[in-house]
Amino acid sequence: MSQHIVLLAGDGIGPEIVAEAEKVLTQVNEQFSLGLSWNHELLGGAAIDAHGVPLPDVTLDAARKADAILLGAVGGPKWDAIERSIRPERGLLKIRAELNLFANLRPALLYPQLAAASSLKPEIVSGLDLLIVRELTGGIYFGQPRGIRILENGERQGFNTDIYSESEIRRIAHVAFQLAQKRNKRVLSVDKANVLEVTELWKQVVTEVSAEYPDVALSHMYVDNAAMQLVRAPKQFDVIVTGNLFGDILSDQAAMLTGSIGMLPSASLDQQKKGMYEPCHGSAPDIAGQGIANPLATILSVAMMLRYSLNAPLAAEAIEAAVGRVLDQGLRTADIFSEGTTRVGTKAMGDAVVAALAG
Ligand SMILES: NC(=O)c1ccc[n+]([C@@H]2O[C@H](COP(=O)([O-])OP(=O)(O)OC[C@H]3O[C@@H](n4cnc5c(N)ncnc54)[C@H](O)[C@@H]3O)[C@@H](O)[C@H]2O)c1
Ligand SMILES: CC(C)[C@H](C(=O)O)[C@@H](O)C(=O)O
Ligand SMILES: [Mg+2]
Repeated sequence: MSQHIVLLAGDGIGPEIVAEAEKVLTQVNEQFSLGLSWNHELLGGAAIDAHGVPLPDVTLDAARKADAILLGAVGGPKWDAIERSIRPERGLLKIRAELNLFANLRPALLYPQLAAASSLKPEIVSGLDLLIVRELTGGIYFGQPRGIRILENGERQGFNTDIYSESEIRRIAHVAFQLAQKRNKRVLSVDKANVLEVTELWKQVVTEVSAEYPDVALSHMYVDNAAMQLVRAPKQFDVIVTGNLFGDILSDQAAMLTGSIGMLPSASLDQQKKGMYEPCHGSAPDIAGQGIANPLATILSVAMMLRYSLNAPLAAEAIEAAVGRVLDQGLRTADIFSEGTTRVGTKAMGDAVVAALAG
């Protein structure tokens, strides 16, 4: 039976980068006779404008029925001023929760051609290939109670709850250990167990789960040290498993080691490996509409989608190789530009990947 994808372009640069990913999807669909079909739905600010809510039922229903979802990015200043409950980002959190997409895989891989674009010296980052496994549907992002309240003295107080149950920690730990078995058999669990009980439990449960994976070496690090080590000696890392908030922060940091946040794809998977795929970056309002955004993280997210949800690993590899060839040709969007390379816009970058696939 043919497989169906829902595309959620979103806001800001979202539509620009998803348009390029769609071209790549069209090319691999034909080239590899994948028989894929897809349609567009609204999420985020675009959905607020059309329906008054960031995640309309029609989008959620379509996403539930689809075999995979490709998302651009959501959010932007236009919607920040309105009531907190309908911020575009809440649509993103809701779709992650509704679809139970608890396992967020964020690979930070340095294409050798981009060593000069990395924030770190080439000798520190060359060969970098790490995978952040971020828990995505729990922790402080979803914990109750939360809110902003008025105290008796009239002062406002903001509060959130960082909370993880054992089963939530267990299932993400299994994902990390199983991915490590296919990689270099090392897992680092990142916590703040010296201060936060919720992460003390995290550390205990990950350690318990590790007993089921005697072939994988487990180590632990506090998040502040991990942030420092990521820029000091990032190649010491292989699979990093951590909670929702720490994973969000560390993955943006890891992105810069690969040259740009515009290079980092992601997969958000449920228990059955159904997934939503998206670049790790946001809607980049500062460059939206200028045709200069880097579409490669979104295009590489298509590759992850083909590999993890659509059972088309050869098409995934072809996309990754095509990205490599385009970088070999010296083509660079502004965010990864360095001396001696050729600066191109979003469309030209997408077209070059399609041409590299076809050629
Ligand atoms: N998954 C998502 O949809 C997602 C992720 C992160 C942020 N957001 C939202 O996006 C909005 C903007 O957030 P922000 O500015 O903190 O983060 P951002 O990731 O949108 O932008 C941070 C910086 O990186 C640059 N950048 C991001 N993607 C790029 C690309 N593909 N090519 C070139 N440069 C790129 C931007 O121009 C900006 O300077 C906010 O509303 C935020 O909540 C959404
Ligand atoms: C937009 C926001 C809700 C989101 C997150 O924090 O998860 C983003 O930063 C991400 O990394 O996907
Ligand atoms: Mg983030």
